[in-house]
Amino acid sequence: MDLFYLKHTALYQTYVDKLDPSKTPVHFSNLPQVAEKPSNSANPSMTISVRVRPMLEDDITAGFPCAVYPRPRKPGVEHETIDLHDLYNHPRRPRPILKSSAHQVQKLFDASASTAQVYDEVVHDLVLSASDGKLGTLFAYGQTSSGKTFTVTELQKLAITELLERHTDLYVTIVELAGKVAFDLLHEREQIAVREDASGTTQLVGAIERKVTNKEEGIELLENAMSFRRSAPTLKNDASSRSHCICRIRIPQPTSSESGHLYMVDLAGSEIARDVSQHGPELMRETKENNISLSILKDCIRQRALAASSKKKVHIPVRGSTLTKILKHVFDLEASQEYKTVVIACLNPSLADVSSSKNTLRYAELLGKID
Ligand SMILES: Nc1ncnc2c1ncn2[C@@H]1O[C@H](COP(=O)(O)OP(=O)(O)OP(=O)(O)O)[C@@H](O)[C@H]1O
Repeated sequence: MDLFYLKHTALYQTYVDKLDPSKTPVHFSNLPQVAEKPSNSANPSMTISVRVRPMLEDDITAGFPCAVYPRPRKPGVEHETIDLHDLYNHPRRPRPILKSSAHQVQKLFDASASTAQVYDEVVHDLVLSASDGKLGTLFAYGQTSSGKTFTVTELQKLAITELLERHTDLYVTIVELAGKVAFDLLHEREQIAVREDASGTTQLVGAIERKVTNKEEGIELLENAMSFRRSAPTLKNDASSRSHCICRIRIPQPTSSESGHLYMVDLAGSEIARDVSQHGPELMRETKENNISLSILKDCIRQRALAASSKKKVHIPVRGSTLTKILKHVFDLEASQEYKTVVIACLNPSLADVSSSKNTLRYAELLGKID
């Protein structure tokens, strides 16, 4: 596929230039039409956002053009639209044709957006609600090398900084899930157990909870944890993290025995077959297990959406993976503690990754249907 894209880059670019929505309304009308959602469709407890990372030097050197085009925002409309352009080798056409799809999301951060902007627009409220004793969860997903770790690492620092302006002490736990096995990143990557207690709450047995009282201490803790996060080289991203990373911040409340909790989850990258085929057996096994847990996470999301829309009792397979056991609260329709969830779908804008980007956006749309 890569060779096909590289061979037809000039043709692709000619097609795409004609569709640029920032140019003229005529061009804009040639893009796929999307139904306008009413402005009250947003679910206050779930924010689905998309962040597109910039094209990197490596993408440009490899010769792939950009496939991801956010449309200019319309005033007064709550959702935003993003176009994906792909090339398709039609059997009855002399030349490849352009295949475009339009996707709607609640919040869209293009390549020029800073992480501080992402924080201000979608994470700040989540942090405040955890600060007030509620349950806040952020998870970032997307294909390998789409910017998940880049985004989450910086958001964790900003969250700790803001929480310490409101609280004298926080309690931090950082664990990594590689396949089915969990490790404590605050204790030299010691293996830990994930178990449910008698009340059905998931416990990270053996994981250390570190007290943090100032910003410097918090940032040092995060950086140390990241240095223990195991990385194995892949074709797509040399510094790729082949694991899920979960940072939990417990925030004691002055007037209640129940603490607020903030979970910030950097999910493992979703691989594509051409990369996996060139991995060693250990990495392939781990990739398979990570992909199974991502798939169960997606099933939980689907079932949760179904439960919300049909109002029927449905089975949500939270016990199917260690990851979903830890994220169980996100899918609990009967939870007593108020919760908010922020999802950041990360996109690599290169044409080489357009089919992964399409999957990422389809899931973002699916998540947006939960109400
Ligand atoms: N918004 C951004 N601005 C500039 N560079 C970015 C941005 N987002 C990501 N990058 C760069 O892109 C590369 C891949 O990012 P990152 O490692 O965060 O991806 P990832 O999705 O976590 O990948 P993996 O799933 O393989 O761990 C890194 O070199 C990172 O510095």
